[in-house]
Amino acid sequence: MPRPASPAVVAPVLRLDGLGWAVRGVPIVEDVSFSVGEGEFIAFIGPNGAGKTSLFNLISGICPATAGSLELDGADITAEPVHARARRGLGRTFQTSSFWPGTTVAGHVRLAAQAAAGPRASYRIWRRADRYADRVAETLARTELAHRAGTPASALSHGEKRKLELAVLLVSDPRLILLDEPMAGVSAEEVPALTELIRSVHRDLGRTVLMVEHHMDVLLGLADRVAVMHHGTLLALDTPDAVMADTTVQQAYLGEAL
Ligand SMILES: Nc1ncnc2c1ncn2[C@@H]1O[C@H](COP(=O)(O)OP(=O)(O)OP(=O)(O)O)[C@@H](O)[C@H]1O
Repeated sequence: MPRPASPAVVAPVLRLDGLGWAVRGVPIVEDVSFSVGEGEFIAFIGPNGAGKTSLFNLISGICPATAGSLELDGADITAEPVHARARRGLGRTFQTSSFWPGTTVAGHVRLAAQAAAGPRASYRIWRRADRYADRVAETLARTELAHRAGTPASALSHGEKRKLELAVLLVSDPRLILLDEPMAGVSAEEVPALTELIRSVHRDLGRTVLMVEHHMDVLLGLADRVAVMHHGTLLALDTPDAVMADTTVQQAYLGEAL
């Protein structure tokens, strides 16, 4: 009897084929190919400057691919701009938080809900503000920010700012989520709660997640597979155990010649 194929092979949500990005002829990301199955969680690791953020920029459309192609749900999105990819359900966070300091937590999430509803909805932005109240409240509850709804973003801790980033992302209901170093700047005490939140987004909401993260203890408990970037290329993509045991990966981290 034939073995059932893995979801990553049968119905990839995302498929990269020889994807690359060069700046003035200098390759930053080179020949990256892999598929992501529905509901999968892949963590990206690699030394500083390995190309992890650049790869996320390519996937989200911030950087134009100079080689290869990219498919989302079977559609070629290689030439699509950021907003078109967002409409298809692709959302991302960034390494550095950026908020309007005086705008409240609920205000940020409501604006994101309105922006996700499209330009016509945004036009009626203030008149229809209450239209998104339920969705905003639900999202704040899920991200454990309900008690901070009226707090200006500038008054949040680093961990709460990371939660707000997730709230802003989740309110637009993305199916494929890219998290770029969600623990960056977060205090050690706040890491476990944030890790649990990311786990619930993946497991309970069933979202497909790609995450750049340096904290090995965080990603090992979350990721189905670990991708290792090195000098702009994909060095390894396998289960966490297999990647940790890979001597090539160990050498890349120790900075030894490959
Ligand atoms: N717009 C750009 N123009 C030229 N070089 C760039 C540009 N963006 C990134 N780079 C270079 O590409 C390389 C990869 O950067 P990238 O930020 O993707 O790495 P990273 O793996 O995310 O690093 P880190 O872990 O430090 O965030 C670096 O050498 C960086 O200086």
